[in-house]
Amino acid sequence: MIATTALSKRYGEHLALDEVALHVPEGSVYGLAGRNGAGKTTLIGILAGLRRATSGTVTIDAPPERVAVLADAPRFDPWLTGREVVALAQRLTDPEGDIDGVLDQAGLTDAKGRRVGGYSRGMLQRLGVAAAIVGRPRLLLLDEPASALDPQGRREVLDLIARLRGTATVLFSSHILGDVQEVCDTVGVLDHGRLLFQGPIDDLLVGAAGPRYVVRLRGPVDHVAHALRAHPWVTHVETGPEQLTVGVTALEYAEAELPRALAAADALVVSLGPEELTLERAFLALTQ
Ligand SMILES: Nc1ncnc2c1ncn2[C@@H]1O[C@H](COP(=O)(O)OP(=O)(O)OP(=O)(O)O)[C@@H](O)[C@H]1O
Repeated sequence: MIATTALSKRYGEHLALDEVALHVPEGSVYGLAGRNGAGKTTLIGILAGLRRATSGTVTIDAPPERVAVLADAPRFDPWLTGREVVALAQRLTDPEGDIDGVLDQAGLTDAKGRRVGGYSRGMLQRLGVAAAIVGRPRLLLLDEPASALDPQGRREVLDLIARLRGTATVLFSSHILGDVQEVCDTVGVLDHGRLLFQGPIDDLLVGAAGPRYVVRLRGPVDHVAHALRAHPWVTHVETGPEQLTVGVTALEYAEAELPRALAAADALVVSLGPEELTLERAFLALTQ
């Protein structure tokens, strides 16, 4: 749906995007993850036609009128009702668009007759999504749609994005990696303007981070950590209070060898299991 080649953007001396080759598959929910200042807003701005690239190309497999964009903090005239906001967007994009249907999808049926000046930030964000999807876009670009919201508001917006799967290709940016992990099937990791990883989220979780086991112990852990480090299949050991995190070259090794190695080190094992793979850890492994 989106392909860029060697896309770069300079602000004076500052290189905000460095030869980015983005590939967003048709029908995907693509999460653009990156710290503040990584270049996410710049990239979305260029894709949306709101900013000009310094060099490189952008190909979008949808006509401009079928591409919808939502800024991170959408603003609406406060005296309009939610329904009027969406009706205006519908009139400008697609007269066939289902105003009440998208308001319902956004969970705003009860509030649609109220003036938006009284809406919470989460409701405004959902109203922004409703106004963006009423024109039945094929591509939806969302810049940090949930990052500024409280947990309840974030939950509502993430659920709404998840429900869009199958109706449009969605690209959304976030510095909250848990949100990306939860909603996206494909991820791009942007760091200092460079796309460090892009592909299925599972590939990133397993590939970048490597398998690790968490061992909870009773009593001192240092001598156990020391003994484990001597094994060739152990890549690293982190120690915590009554806990070890053991990096291994392959899970098969951990399953076959770790219990034996712990017993040999006279460890008092409370529990043992694979560490939950989080995008947060994969991201840190990739960007450190
Ligand atoms: N108009 C501009 N003029 C000069 N520098 C800019 C401009 N816009 C962005 N930058 C710089 O380019 C870099 C990328 O900014 P951008 O806003 O794209 O990042 P971001 O990942 O969206 O960050 P955030 O999460 O904070 O919004 C930053 O270092 C920023 O300071």
